[in-house]
Amino acid sequence: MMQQYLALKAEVPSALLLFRMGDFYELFLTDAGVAAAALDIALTHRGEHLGQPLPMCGVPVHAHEAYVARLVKAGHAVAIAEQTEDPAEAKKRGSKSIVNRAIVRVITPGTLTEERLLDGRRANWLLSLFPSTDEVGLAWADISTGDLWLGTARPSALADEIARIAPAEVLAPEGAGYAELPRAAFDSAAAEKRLAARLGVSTLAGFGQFPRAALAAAGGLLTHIEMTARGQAVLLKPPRLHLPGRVMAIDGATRRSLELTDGPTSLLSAIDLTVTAGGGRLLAAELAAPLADLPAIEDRLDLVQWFAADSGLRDEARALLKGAPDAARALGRIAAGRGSPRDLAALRDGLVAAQRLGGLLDSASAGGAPPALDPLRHGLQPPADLLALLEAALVESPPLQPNDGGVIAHGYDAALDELRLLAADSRAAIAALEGDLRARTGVQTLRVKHNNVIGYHVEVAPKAADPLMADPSFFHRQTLGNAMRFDTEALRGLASRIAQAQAHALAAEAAHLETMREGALAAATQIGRVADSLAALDRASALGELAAREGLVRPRLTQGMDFHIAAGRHPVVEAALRRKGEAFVPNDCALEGAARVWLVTGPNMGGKSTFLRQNALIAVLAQAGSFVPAAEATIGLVDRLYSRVGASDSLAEGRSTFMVEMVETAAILNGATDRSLLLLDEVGRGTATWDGLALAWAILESIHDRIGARALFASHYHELAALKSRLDGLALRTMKARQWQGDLVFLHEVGEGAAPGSFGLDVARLAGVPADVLARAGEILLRLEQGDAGRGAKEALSDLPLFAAAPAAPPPADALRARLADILPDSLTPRAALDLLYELKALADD
Ligand SMILES: Nc1ncnc2c1ncn2[C@@H]1O[C@H](COP(=O)(O)OP(=O)(O)OP(=O)(O)O)[C@@H](O)[C@H]1O
Repeated sequence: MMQQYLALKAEVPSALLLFRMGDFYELFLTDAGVAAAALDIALTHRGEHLGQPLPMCGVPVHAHEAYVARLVKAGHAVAIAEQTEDPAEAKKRGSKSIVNRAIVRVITPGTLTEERLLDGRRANWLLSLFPSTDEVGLAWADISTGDLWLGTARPSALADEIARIAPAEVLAPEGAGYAELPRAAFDSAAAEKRLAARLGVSTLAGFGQFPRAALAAAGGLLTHIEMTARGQAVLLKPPRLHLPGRVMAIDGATRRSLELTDGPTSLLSAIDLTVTAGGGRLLAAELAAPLADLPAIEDRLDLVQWFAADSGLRDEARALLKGAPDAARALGRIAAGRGSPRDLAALRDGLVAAQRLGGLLDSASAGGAPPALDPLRHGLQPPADLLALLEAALVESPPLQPNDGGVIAHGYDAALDELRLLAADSRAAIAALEGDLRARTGVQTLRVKHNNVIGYHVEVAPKAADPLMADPSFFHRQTLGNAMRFDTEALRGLASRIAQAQAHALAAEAAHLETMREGALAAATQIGRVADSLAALDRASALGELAAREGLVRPRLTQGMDFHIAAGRHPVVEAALRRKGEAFVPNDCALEGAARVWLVTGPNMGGKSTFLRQNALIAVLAQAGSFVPAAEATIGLVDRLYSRVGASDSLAEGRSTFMVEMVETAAILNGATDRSLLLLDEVGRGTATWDGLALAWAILESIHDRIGARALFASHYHELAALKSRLDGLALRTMKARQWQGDLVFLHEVGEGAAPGSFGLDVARLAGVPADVLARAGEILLRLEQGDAGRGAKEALSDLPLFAAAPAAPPPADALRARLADILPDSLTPRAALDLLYELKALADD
């Protein structure tokens, strides 16, 4: 048996092999160790392999899906080897022979189609890379919907592309460091032929001019998809060509820093009002890749505006969309041979919704509609024959499994109806027979029953069985403790009529299901177009709804260098404040001419990071084709967005905070162009004061003089304000704060000029740092500031009395101090710190 196992394992070396043995799937050797750890199940040993105890673990067949899901979520590929014959058949070959087994499925993170393993609102990309001489070919597909993209990237931009696509799985030729495939799989000419053959065309030319490297990558992609499908069909739509210059470049660090699409406080979660899974997937993809192509952005904005302006149309459209199931993924499952009758119903309901939406849009566009509506309106046209078939043939809500019938509607197939009638008649005849038999035997408790083991039978209590035993027309079947079972010729006749009718009915239903499945596959392209149009209309109407609800405005996009935001807001922070009953303070931002670069100073907690981020998010929203949270916005297209705001913790990667900061800053200085938008927050904070200041100074100069990009540069180093006199495009701004009754009050308002100081000590006091430490810090600060003027810091501090010499009153025990002692400042987020401040203030006021 181990031989058979090892042979199968050799077919899928990189996957965990689940080997069917009776009621369990077993894993052996290293697979067993990996799975036991990932699933938290017992690792045992059995027998020996090569003189060592054989490690193994297993999962029960009936619960295996959940275990497979966990393994795949943890990033493993899983192969399933089934028994392909009965143990009895194997026995026939000899008592020692082993049951035949074969791998029937390979499940990898990038090739899922199961509903329960997928996030309905996220695409699930499988990405294949092919590095060629000066570019990398990319091909990525979501086989749950059949979407397929091809493109190329410069090697230096590859990491950004991967961050944008956010694939579930990455493939590459041997030696490239990802999940590896043989080089032979990446043959561009063969891949082009394979793709064309799949799509039933003689050449791909009709879909675009695809670079060779991208086609080579597609070769690897197809190989992997075919390997995992094990002979099952897989849905793939015609490839689309991705042109890198068409989208705003955003690197991975910027994505994380801005929280564009991931996590509960992401931009996406704050603005996503889509009502369909497909619309949700589209919006996520569009926010991840804002456009850099003016006409395409205007098209999107036109549609949003059309919906924003007409609440009646919007409400009706959204109500129709809400009833539209996820036709794209239903089609993916149907193509993969795992579709259920419910998936066919999902197609039907999706197509019906599309048809109705089409009607609604037609009447709404009588008063004028943007040209961008035309292709979508056209795309909504359902495949008429298929829709008619599905509407006529399927019951309203079919069961998940076809096994018990009940899928095909009454009135669709007269022969099927007759079979059903026959079965029903026979059931009625059986009920009548029961009455006859009671009358004949005089046993009033006689019942005709049915179970799955012996089928229809007559049942009486043992003490009432005598008349039946005496009657030769009753055949004895079973004696149980509390019942005796019989049957009769008439009952057998009826039972077999029912069984036959049922079997024929099931066969007829199965044939109709197959016809519908074939019809769906034949119309796959059109269904895909309908699903895409529904998603695009969901996205547009959801953004229209958002604009109306949140008071967003249409941004004006230009080919110039403008960046002019009046009364901008941060959508996520604003929503969070609203939940607390607090108001967000809007702020202007105008980066142009003599104020191309803003140096923003101000106290901690003053709102610098929020201000920087909100302007980046406004640019992202605008170029993704959404209205923006501002009173007015004019934005010259941004080609690249860089945001270095807030410490990103890469300690797990073994880099210190400062190292990460410098790596990211280097990426900005090397990659930014004059059309880029840069946000830098507290550059240099992670190192010694003077080093940090020197770096911040030089970086600011470089952005201003060499790159010439629009930039917001937030810093604690108010010394940088001195640069103002030397850099003609630098403007000074500060987050306003006020001393009030000895406390610092943040106004969250951006004003002209530089902060008078960093207020670090005031914030420390707000946080409850003990008075003696604050007094001492004040003393040191004074010396340093005086020292600044003439001597260096060292001299300034050299004659400062030692801390121990300063009188320190023993701290009295109180609730405030007790609470303070509990705080671990390093583990606090800025939000938590602010909440804590309120708590501490409340304690102090008690
Ligand atoms: N415009 C605003 N209107 C209202 N509240 C705001 C505004 N901006 C920021 N805040 C509030 O102030 C808090 C701190 O903001 P933020 O993190 O931007 O400050 P910061 O100056 O960057 O602080 P640090 O320098 O410590 O990182 C936010 O969590 C938010 O609650």
